[in-house]
Amino acid sequence: MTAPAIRAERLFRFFHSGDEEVLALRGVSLRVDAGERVALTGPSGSGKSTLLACVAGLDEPDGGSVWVSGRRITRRPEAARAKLRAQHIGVLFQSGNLLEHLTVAQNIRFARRLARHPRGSDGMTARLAAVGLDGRGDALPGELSGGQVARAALAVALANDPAVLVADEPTGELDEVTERAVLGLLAARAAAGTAVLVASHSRAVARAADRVIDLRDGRITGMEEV
Ligand SMILES: Nc1ncnc2c1ncn2[C@@H]1O[C@H](COP(=O)(O)OP(=O)(O)OP(=O)(O)O)[C@@H](O)[C@H]1O
Repeated sequence: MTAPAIRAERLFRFFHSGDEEVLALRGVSLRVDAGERVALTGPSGSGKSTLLACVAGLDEPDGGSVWVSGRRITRRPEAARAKLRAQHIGVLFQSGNLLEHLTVAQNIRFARRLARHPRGSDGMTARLAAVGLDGRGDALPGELSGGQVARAALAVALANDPAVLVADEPTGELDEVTERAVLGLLAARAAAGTAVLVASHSRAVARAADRVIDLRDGRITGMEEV
């Protein structure tokens, strides 16, 4: 049996602010298979971003483990997590993943280099076309519209041809048309075998998913096939 693309077992994450302890994740387990699109829903503060950060190895849970493509990413030094992330995970967070002083094409190449993909044929034309940015490879992020920035960020997240794509509100600031375009890109990527885990408040994102996982107060309260 092949390992699930994402496997998280009993994740716990606590934060302290002053005397208060916030239980952001309270024993969350999930699996996402290759080619599956899973939407992570739940009210603000329910733990969605914390869960995605633990899955992507950007944060260390206080308890539990995460495996990506069968490789454990938790309880490893930051450098080892970064290496696993660069090679196997596409990350699309609200803070953005574009370096402002690099063009769109340079941003994509930089992400590929971090993943140690061989130089040379990087399929740049196809990569830009896939996100509807044909001919905009030489543009700096500051020269793009909001919707184009979102699609460029997605192209960067996919630059390493990841087994797993983790996205936090990827359509948060987009109009409906651009949101549909981004969801179409995620669907195409899933059809090519990538496991897609997306946290979102958008109904359109949940509707487009194969499965919805609902978080409340750091616990999974519901899972449904769409
Ligand atoms: N670095 C941190 N320090 C302290 N508390 C934190 C930290 N990160 C998250 N939290 C707390 O953990 C809980 C879960 O936050 P998280 O950002 O994961 O929720 P979310 O579901 O993604 O919310 P939103 O939908 O608003 O993005 C919240 O109570 C939040 O305040």
